[in-house]
Amino acid sequence: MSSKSQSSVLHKFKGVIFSTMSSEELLNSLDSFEAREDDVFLVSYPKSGTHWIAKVIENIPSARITLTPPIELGDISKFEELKTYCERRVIPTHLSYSMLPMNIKQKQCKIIYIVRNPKDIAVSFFHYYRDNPNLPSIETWHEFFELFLKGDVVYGSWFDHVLSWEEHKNAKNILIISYEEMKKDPSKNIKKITTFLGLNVTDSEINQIVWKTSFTEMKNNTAKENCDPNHTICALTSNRNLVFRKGAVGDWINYFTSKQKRVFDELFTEKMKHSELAKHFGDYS
Ligand SMILES: Nc1ncnc2c1ncn2[C@@H]1O[C@H](COP(=O)(O)OS(=O)(=O)O)[C@@H](OP(=O)(O)O)[C@H]1O
Repeated sequence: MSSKSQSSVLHKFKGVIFSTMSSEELLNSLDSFEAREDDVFLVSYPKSGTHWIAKVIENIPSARITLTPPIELGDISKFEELKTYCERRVIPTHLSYSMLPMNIKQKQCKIIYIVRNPKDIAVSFFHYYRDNPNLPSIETWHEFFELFLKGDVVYGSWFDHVLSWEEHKNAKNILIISYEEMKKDPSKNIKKITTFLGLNVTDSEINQIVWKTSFTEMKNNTAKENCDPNHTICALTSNRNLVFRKGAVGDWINYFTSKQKRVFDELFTEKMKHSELAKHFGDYS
């Protein structure tokens, strides 16, 4: 790690690393957030496909929703800002279950939890770290791999995050969407999302959504939509160019050495042995 030190851009809250873009005061006040019953929370570990699913929801013609910035991004004025949204709010967050504001759980708001193969997440996160001025400098994949393995990255360990949601996966107000299943059959998964949100959608509307939210289309439109720092769903940058990289399943194979694969698989087997969420990554290895 070089020029930008960990401590200049990161801090720890309840043992988990956060960017200084999430103020300690805001994190300390999460439980004072007032949810609305019709709020929808889009929850994920970073790099799991949040922008993709957000775009799907935005494109549902009958949705009448507003996508807000992440709940944990910014300072204490955040909750006042979130009150100004009149339409149904879709609120992204990378918080683990235990950190999610109490009121969201009490009101049983709808939650979409997005999962993705952690090896692909690690590679995506590496590029994001490397190019993001708001995160510590990372020189090499090997350096990042070690940090990811230990959970010494923003939002902490991928394992802890996914396992924190594991025991709530069958709750009626929680829908699990997987990046790999979206890739394989976007129409089917978009239908799952609309049904879960109680929204009607025709087959031709679904086809339109599939097209508008394809990786190529989203990447091409990035320049137009980019860089309104007041309206970003990225908790770690307002530069959307950093988000749309490759949009593929299995890119990890180009980065993991055979030793890294073995080490990661051993940890995965140990940590995820009782996890049913893991089955959503398809052919994990
Ligand atoms: N439409 C579409 N189709 C397929 N893949 C897509 C799409 N949109 C975003 N992506 C890929 O999702 C990765 C970014 O995840 P997030 O949006 O969760 O990132 S962030 O944590 O909110 O910054 C990142 O993955 P990688 O390409 O592997 O880096 C994006 O490219």
